[in-house]
Formats: sequence, structure tokens, C-alpha cells
Amino acid sequence: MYVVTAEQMRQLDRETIEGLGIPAIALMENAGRAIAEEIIALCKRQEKVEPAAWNGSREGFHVSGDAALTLGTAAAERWLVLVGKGNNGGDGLVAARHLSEAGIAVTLVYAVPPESLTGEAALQRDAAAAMGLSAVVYGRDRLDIAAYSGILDALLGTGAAGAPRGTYAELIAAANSSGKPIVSADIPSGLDADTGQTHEPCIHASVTVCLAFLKRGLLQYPGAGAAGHIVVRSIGIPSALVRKQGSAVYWLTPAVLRDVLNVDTSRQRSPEGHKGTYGHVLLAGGTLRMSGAGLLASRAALRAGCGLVTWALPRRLLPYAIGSVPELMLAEVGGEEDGSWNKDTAVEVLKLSAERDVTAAGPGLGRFAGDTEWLRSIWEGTDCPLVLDADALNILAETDYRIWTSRRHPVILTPHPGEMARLAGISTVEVQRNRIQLALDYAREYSVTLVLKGAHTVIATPEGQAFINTTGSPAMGTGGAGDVLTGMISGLLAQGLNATQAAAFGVYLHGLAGERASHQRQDPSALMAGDIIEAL
Ligand SMILES: NC(=O)C1=CN([C@@H]2O[C@H](COP(=O)(O)OP(=O)(O)OC[C@H]3O[C@@H](n4cnc5c(N)ncnc54)[C@H](O)[C@@H]3O)[C@@H](O)[C@H]2O)[C@@H](O)CC1
Ligand SMILES: Nc1ncnc2c1ncn2[C@@H]1O[C@H](COP(=O)(O)OP(=O)(O)O)[C@@H](O)[C@H]1O
Ligand SMILES: [K+]
Repeated sequence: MYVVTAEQMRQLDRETIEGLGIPAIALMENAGRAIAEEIIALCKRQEKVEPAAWNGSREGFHVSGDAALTLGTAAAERWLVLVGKGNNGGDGLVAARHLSEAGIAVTLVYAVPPESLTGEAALQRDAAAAMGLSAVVYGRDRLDIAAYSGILDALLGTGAAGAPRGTYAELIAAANSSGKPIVSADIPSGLDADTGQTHEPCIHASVTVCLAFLKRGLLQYPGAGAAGHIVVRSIGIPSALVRKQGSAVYWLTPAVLRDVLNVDTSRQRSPEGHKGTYGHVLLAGGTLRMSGAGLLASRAALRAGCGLVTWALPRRLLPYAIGSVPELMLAEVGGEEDGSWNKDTAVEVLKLSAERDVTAAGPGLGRFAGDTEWLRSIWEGTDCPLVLDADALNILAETDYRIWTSRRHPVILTPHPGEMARLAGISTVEVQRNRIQLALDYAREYSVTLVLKGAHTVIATPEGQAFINTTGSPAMGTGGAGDVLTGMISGLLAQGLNATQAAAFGVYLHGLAGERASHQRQDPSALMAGDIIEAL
């Protein structure tokens, strides 16, 4: 599913209206109707009424109607429709007409004097008035929000600029504190449609009926939290226009994995396959104090389905690792007496990598004298895809690796927001301010596949595509969960997936496994990284 910016949405509107000749008012009609249908669906979910015996399904002659715009309990519903000045308000006015038609009592609340509405929104204002819908102007007329059963927020959409001002801000605050279910038209008013930042105040919706295409701000926190349940409804803007626009940000779904990324999500293995068929991962990482990181990543690579995994580790660590995971192959690469790595180990890592399909480095690696040189020789000397995580990222952050010899095979970086901040030379708060754009910019500038971890991980490619993953759970905020992801992505690469496929599918499956593992626990916060591997 496509994810667009407000500017891209404006262009798409223009191309549909001017290029295809579909009138703006038709799009608004579709939008308003979709919103009304979702409000009615919400009312039905809240109020489960048994159909009367004589009203139930029966054999024989049958005629069906607009079930989505019909509500048996309409008489019990009273909805407020908060109307802004722009097209978002226009959508709300259309929805109000349909709700009223369904028998729901509706009151329009204009945030600004209705005379100030223009264009299609003004036409809708007049239609609503002609239908006799009751209306008040906020600040001028009396309004008792407590008397209503729900609120439609059609104040601000993708045309909003900055924090809600004046009566908009007052209405948003009043709606939030009313405790009533709020349905937002397109985006919650007060949300930055691109970055996902929430202004003060911002609507906290139960449902957001997103129009045409997902907006970036709905997938990025904190906006994703303010939107409630998101429903995307088409309004007649063809998706071919998005493809033409070259927009390449997707919400990562099984369909996107299959149809956009060509991933075989059935993961069928050939009946003739053997361990050699499924690739061999080399993992360089682990020290005496952080041996678990190497173990977790190696085990995860095996669980991701690759044929063989070799864990390259410092000599001092070897005796403790033997037997810890019998399926693993171990290769000691020298190192210091205290069990840490040193720069001379690069020679051994390179030798090992020559016989492997993927090299992953970083989990539990630690820092050591000459580590930049160490990483540079692995970057320049390995002739296979490279996955870098943890301290390997911290090493990269301290150097301009764009001057390193370019590689034939891809590099995947898997930073969490703290590591990303170091890589990009900004604060963690800035990283989280607009994760999608930052990931897109960084991946392109540094020619890497970037996996920016955290709630709603972003996978960005050097070619300018991005995929936003929504599987996973807060229970995964536990030490080692990232090492598991590194192993999984490496294991998928070894099986022949390309960098984008492996990163996206790895992140998707990692999140699913995390969800499954947390459901298996009585208390999700008890989840440990190893549980994610076992849930694969
Ligand atoms: N044909 C179209 O253009 C379509 C538009 N659609 C709807 O239109 C919306 C976008 O419409 P618009 O571009 O008219 O913009 P909005 O309806 O989001 O509102 C813009 C208006 O709000 C006011 N405003 C902006 N920022 C404000 C702030 N911070 N505080 C107070 N007032 C502020 C300004 O007067 C501005 O004119 C979409 O979100 C969607 O709901 C959809 O109906 C699809 C079709
Ligand atoms: N709230 C969350 N929702 C979804 N996934 C999460 C959440 N918090 C953490 N994760 C995932 O858990 C993993 C944590 O990785 P990381 O921070 O690198 O941990 P570590 O370094 O301990 O291995 C990442 O894949 C991240 O996306
Ligand atoms: K809105």
C-alpha cells in the first residue's frame, strides 16, 4: 500500500481533477461517503443488536440496499461534525449528510464563520444547509458536547500548516477531553501529515478514515498513536498516478512483499535442497562480556533457514562457546588476551568470508584500537553482501566511509535510533522527528540499505524506496532483539534474497515472531530476545 506526503497528495488531486477531468466535488463526495460508512461501522461495532426474528435472513425474493449507510440503532446516535475551512471540512459536510440520511442526529460545528468557506467546501455547506442540518458556529453559539455520542473531526487535513490555531485549537482540546469516540477525516487534526509529529493540541482519534492513500504521518510515531484504528478508503484517485509520480514508499504488507518485492513468502524449499542450497553465513562478533550477542545472531540466522552458520569469535571466547549451540560452526580468529577483538583478526575474517555467502559483523563486537581499519578491510575485502550492526555502526559513524572503495555487493546497516543519531551526526530526538525521510536520505546518500529500527521500522534502499513495517510489539524492547534481527536478515541473504528483500522480509518476520512470542507469555514484558528466535 502506497504511503504519500501531503505535497504528493496535492499533486495527485490535481492530476485527477485536471488531468483526468474527474471533478473535485466527486472526490469529496466519495470521501464523505466513505467517512460516513466508517462511522456507521463503528456504531455497529459498539452496539451489537440482535435482528428481530421477522427481520432476519430468509429464503426467497431478496433485495439488498446500502447496508453500509444504514444503522438499526441510528435513533440512539447523536454526532457532532467539526468543520474546518478547507476541503477536510468539505469531506465532513458530505459525511454529515449521509449520517443524517441514515437517521443519525447530526450537528455541524463550524470552526470559522461558514461564510468564509470557499470552493467545493462552500458548495457542501450550502447543500447541508438546504437539507436543514442543524449547525452552530463555535464561539458564537452554545455547544454541549456531553449531549453527543460521537465526534467527527473534519477540522484540518493535509492542508494544515503548523499547530492548530484559535478556535481549531479550542475545538480539538474540547473534543479530546469529552471522552467521546472521535473519528478523524483523513488525519487527526493537529497531526503533521508528513512527519508524524503531533502539535499541541492534536486530536486523539478512535478511528482515522484516511482518504486515497496512507499519509506518512499516520505510520510514524507519535502520530501513529494519535490516529487510532486506521482505515484507508479509495475516493477515485487511480493508484497508477502514484506509480507515475515515482513515489516509492510502501506500508510493508504480505502483498507488498509478494507483489512489489517479489519475495516468495511461502518459503517453499526444493525437495532436492540440501544445506549447501540455503547458503552459509559468517558472523563476526561477540567478546567475553558480550558473547550472547554473537550467539543470538547466529542462532537467528539458522532459524531464518540458512544452511550453515559460522561464528567467527576471539580465541579466548571459544572454550565457552563450544557446545552452546551444537548446530553452529565456530572459527576462532585470534584477538586479545582479555577476549576482545584486535585489528589483526581482519585477516582471518576475510579468509573465512571468502567461502561464505554473507558476512555479518557487529553484534557484541566491542570497540578496539584500529577498529576503523579493521572494518575498512572487511568492507573492501569481502566479496559478498555485508550486514553491519551495533559497534560496527559506531565505527562507521566516526569516519566518512563514502571514500572507502565501493563494493560489488550490497551493505545493510541496522541501526536503532541511538546508532542512527551517531551515523547521521544528529540527536536521537531529531532522528525520531521524521524517520522515513531521514532513512530515505541516508540510504541514498551513503548507498546502503538502511534498516532504521524501533516501533515501525523503516527499510530504505539506495534507489529511493522505503518500506514501513508495522509488525512487532513494545515487548521487543529488550536486550538482544536487534542481534536476532541481524541474524535473520543475514540468514535470508544467504538463501539468495537480495538486500531489499532480505531486509524487508527479515524485519517483517522478526516483528511477527516478536508478537507471537509476547502472546505466549502471560506478561508480554517477560519477553526475552531468545524467545523471538524460538517463535520463528
Ligand atoms: N479535491 C481535493 O482537493 C480533495 C481533498 N480532500 C480533503 O482535503 C483535505 C485537504 O484540504 P485543504 O488543502 O483544503 O486543507 P485543509 O482542509 O487541511 O485545511 C486548510 C485550511 O485550514 C486552515 N488552516 C491551515 N492550517 C491551520 C492551522 N494550523 N490552524 C488553523 N487553521 C489552519 C487554512 O485556512 C487552510 O485554508 C484532505 O486532508 C482531505 O480531507 C479529499 O476530499 C480528497 C479530494
Ligand atoms: N515498540 C516496539 N515495537 C516494535 N518493535 C520494537 C519496539 N521496540 C523495539 N523493537 C524492535 O526490537 C529490536 C531492538 O533492537 P536493538 O535496539 O538493536 O536491541 P539490541 O541492541 O539489544 O539487540 C529492533 O528490531 C526494534 O525494531
Ligand atoms: K481531520
